[in-house]
Amino acid sequence: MNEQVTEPDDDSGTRREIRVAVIGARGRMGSEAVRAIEAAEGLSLVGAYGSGDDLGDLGGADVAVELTVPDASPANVAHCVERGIHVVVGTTGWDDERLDALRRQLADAPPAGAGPGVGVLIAPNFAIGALLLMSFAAKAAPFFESVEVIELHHPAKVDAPSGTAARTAAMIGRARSEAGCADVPDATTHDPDGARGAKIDGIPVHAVRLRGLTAHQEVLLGNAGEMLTLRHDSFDRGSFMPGVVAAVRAVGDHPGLTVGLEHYIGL
Ligand SMILES: NC(=O)C1=CN([C@@H]2O[C@H](COP(=O)(O)OP(=O)(O)OC[C@H]3O[C@@H](n4cnc5c(N)ncnc54)[C@H](O)[C@@H]3O)[C@@H](O)[C@H]2O)C=CC1
Ligand SMILES: O=C(O)C1=N[C@H](C(=O)O)C[C@H](O)C1
Repeated sequence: MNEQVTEPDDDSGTRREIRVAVIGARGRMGSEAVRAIEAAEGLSLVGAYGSGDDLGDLGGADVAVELTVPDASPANVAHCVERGIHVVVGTTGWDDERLDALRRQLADAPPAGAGPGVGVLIAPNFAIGALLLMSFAAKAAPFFESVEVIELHHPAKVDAPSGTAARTAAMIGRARSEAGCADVPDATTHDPDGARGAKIDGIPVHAVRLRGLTAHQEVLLGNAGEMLTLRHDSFDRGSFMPGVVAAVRAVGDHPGLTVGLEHYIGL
């Protein structure tokens, strides 16, 4: 996670700092990201933008970190891509339709500086433990009849289910389908209020909002007579920052669209 990727400034091999702008800089994650970037070796904060600010050329940033709200994120990312600025996106709510539109824009995007092309990372979760949980869940899911995802967050969160839960369910669903698993057994025929949760790729996903929580997720896997529980807790937003910094350092080396920080760190 600590590998540093900076671009050579000149033929002497000197490495210049990566100029970084944060969009959503006054939010819970954005303010933490501002501090993490200011403290990170090889990164220099050149812009911090909040709601209503004109992004302009983002202060000449090489990389923008986008941490806003689902409704604002696609336009912010498009603004960066149009200007050849790489983007690390932590904002959730990127469904298939939004991802497809971004892929189309990237295919027509100008090259980023002297690099091979603009890179955009959509990272539903930056915490290493959450990435491992998703990977473990996908690995375990074909071995169990029943699988359900429960995400638990602070009550100020605007989207449900969480981006992490949606991605976890999608990864589980894909692993089960590739393994030829049967549907998750469920005899429910009467559920007028949606008590069985959202179904994402056939996997029930439940969202809890509770004062005192930060960001937590469980994956419950059941067979006759046994249950495996996988759980991850982010107690503090500091847990996301090593991933944010690693992503900023690596995004310029990954042209095009990448979904999931795990693809940058060899998970
Ligand atoms: N990928 C990850 O590991 C994590 C992702 N998140 C996601 O990050 C996003 C932000 O979360 P929080 O910081 O908790 O929310 P927040 O509500 O504290 O912050 C969002 C900020 O974005 C600002 N904003 C809204 N529209 C904007 C626009 N058009 N341009 C610039 N700024 C704008 C708001 O004024 C606010 O300051 C959410 O989508 C959340 O799900 C949160 C934690 C970890
Ligand atoms: O809003 C949050 O807080 C979080 N959002 C992300 C998500 O929706 O998955 C990541 C983490 O769960 C915290």
